[in-house]
Amino acid sequence: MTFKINQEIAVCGGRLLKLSHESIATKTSMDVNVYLPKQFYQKSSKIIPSIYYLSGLTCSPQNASEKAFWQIQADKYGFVMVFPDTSPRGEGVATDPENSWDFGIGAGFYVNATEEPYSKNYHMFDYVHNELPKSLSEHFNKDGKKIDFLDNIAITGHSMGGFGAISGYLKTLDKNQYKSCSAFAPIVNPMNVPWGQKAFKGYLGDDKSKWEQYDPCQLLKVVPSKNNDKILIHVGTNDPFLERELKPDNIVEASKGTTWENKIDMNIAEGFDHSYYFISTFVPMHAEFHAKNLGLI
Ligand SMILES: N[C@@H](CCC(=O)N[C@@H](CSC=O)C(=O)NCC(=O)O)C(=O)O
Repeated sequence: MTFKINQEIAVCGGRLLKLSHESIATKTSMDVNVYLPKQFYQKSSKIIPSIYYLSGLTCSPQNASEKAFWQIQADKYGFVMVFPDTSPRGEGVATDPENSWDFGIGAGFYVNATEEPYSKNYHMFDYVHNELPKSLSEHFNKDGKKIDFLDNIAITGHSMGGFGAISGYLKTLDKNQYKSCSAFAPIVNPMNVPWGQKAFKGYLGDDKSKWEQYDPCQLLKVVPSKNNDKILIHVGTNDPFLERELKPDNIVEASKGTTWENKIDMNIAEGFDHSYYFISTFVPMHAEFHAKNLGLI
């Protein structure tokens, strides 16, 4: 699968590539940003691991590329950053009938929709966890493997994307797809909050057993943790969505009595909100966490 380079921008010691490609999973053109750190441009035989960052509601690949400051950390430890889009877009792609920002375009929730009309294009789970890594690997490693997009990889995300990261990590843990998972202000229990209920009803229908297959609080009960797994989470006390949509206590409670007990590293950050000021503050801690798990330190 070939990628079109729409823009290449010098950032820190590396380059941010703004790419697009035709996706089989979503049947649309998808945008994705990839940051290649300074190590990519140095003549070294070391294969560079990748971190996937899933953005939140209303975001495109640009938000985190511009405001999270992952690039500094990518150069520090030597990892590639991948910033996928949050939904399919374009002519013919169904969206929220009321055009609200919490469902439809910009709000794909990283699930495979089974309900019409969303089932035509909204296959974000397959796209992010399967098609995109394979396509990136084929594209960037044509002349020999330089970047690992498939095996030595980690996942993180914010809000809806924090949900997508935890859910994707747990759902692929049997094949060890991701070496580590972290999240910023994630929606940890979508089945029990308005954003998640609207999305799951729209994309998956009324059958709650389908919802359970994506909800982190349910997945913890059926996906066994292995050895030293830990999920790192930060949430701010001034987050306007804290009580209604995020409910961080729910995942800590859900983990009790499961193999995940004491493995949810929940950090409640005094005074922080939901914005990229909050995210960029804690990106260095998440980068260090993933760098350790990717064998970079
Ligand atoms: N547009 C909305 C605000 C939506 C919002 O806060 N989006 C967050 C993610 S929320 C959960 O998934 C976000 O990351 N926004 C982009 C940004 O750059 O901050 C409104 O108008 O209230």
